[in-house]
Amino acid sequence: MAAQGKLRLGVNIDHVATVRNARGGGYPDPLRAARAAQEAGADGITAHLREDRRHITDADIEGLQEVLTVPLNFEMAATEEMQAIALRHKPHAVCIVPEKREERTTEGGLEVAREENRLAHFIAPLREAGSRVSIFIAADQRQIEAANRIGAEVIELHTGAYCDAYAEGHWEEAQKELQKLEEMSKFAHDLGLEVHAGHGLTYDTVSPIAAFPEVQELNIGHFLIGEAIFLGLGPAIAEMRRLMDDARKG
Ligand SMILES: CC(=O)[C@@H](O)[C@H](O)COP(=O)(O)O
Ligand SMILES: NCC(=O)COP(=O)(O)O
Repeated sequence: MAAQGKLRLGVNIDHVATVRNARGGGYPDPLRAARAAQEAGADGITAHLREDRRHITDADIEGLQEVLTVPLNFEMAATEEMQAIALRHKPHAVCIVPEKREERTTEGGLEVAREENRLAHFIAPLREAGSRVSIFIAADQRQIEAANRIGAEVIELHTGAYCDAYAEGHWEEAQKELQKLEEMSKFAHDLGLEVHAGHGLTYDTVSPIAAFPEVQELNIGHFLIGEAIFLGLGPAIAEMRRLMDDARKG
C-alpha cells in the first residue's frame, strides 16, 4: 500500500508546562511554545489535561483554544469532569487516554473492550458536539475492534513499549513491538479507523513508524521539548519533520 499523503505532526506541549510548574509562575509559557510549534510547521497541538493538573492547566486549554490556528488534540481521561471541560471547549479532537494518578507517564493503552458500554455513552456527546474522538490504545486487536464498535473515528497506537525496548537496547523486543504496531495499523485502517501513533518517539525511533502508510498522524512531545533545550523548538521540530518526510518517501 502506498503512503497515504502527508503524515501530520502533532506537537505535544505538556512538558513546557512541567518546567513552568516546577517553579510556579508564568514561564516557560506553553502558549508561546504552541505558537512557535505552529510557526515551525506543526500540523496540530496536543495537550493532556491530567486530573492532577501536574502539567497542563485549565487556563492553558482555554488559552490554546484562543491562540491556535491549527487543530487542538485534547487528551483527557474518561471522567465526567473532563467530559464537561471538553464539551465547553469543543476542541477539534478529543483523545481518551487511561490515567493512573501515581504513574510517571501514561503507562499503557485504554482498556476499551471491558468498558465498551460506558465508553460508548461517554464519547457520544463529544462526537455530537463536533469533536473527533480518538482512543489511545495498545496495538491489540481486541481493543481496536472495541474502539471501532463504540464509534471512535480515530485510534492512536501507544508506541511506548517499542520506544522503551529500543532505548534499553532490547532490539528483538523492539522489532516485535514494531511488527505489532505495523499489523495493527493495517488492521485498524481496514476497519475504517483513522490511525495515529505516539508516545516516547525520538529521532531514533520515529522513522519506522512514520513509514507505515496507514498512519496519518504522529503526536510527539517529551523528546521534542527536551531537544529544544539544545536546538531551539523550531529546529527540533524541523528535524523531526524531515525524518518523518524522508521515512514517508521510502
Ligand atoms: C497520552 C500521552 O501519551 C501523552 O499525553 C503523555 O502521556 C503526556 O505526558 P505524561 O504522560 O508525562 O503526562
Ligand atoms: N499521545 C502521545 C503524545 O501526545 C506525546 O507523547 P510523548 O512524546 O510526550 O511521550
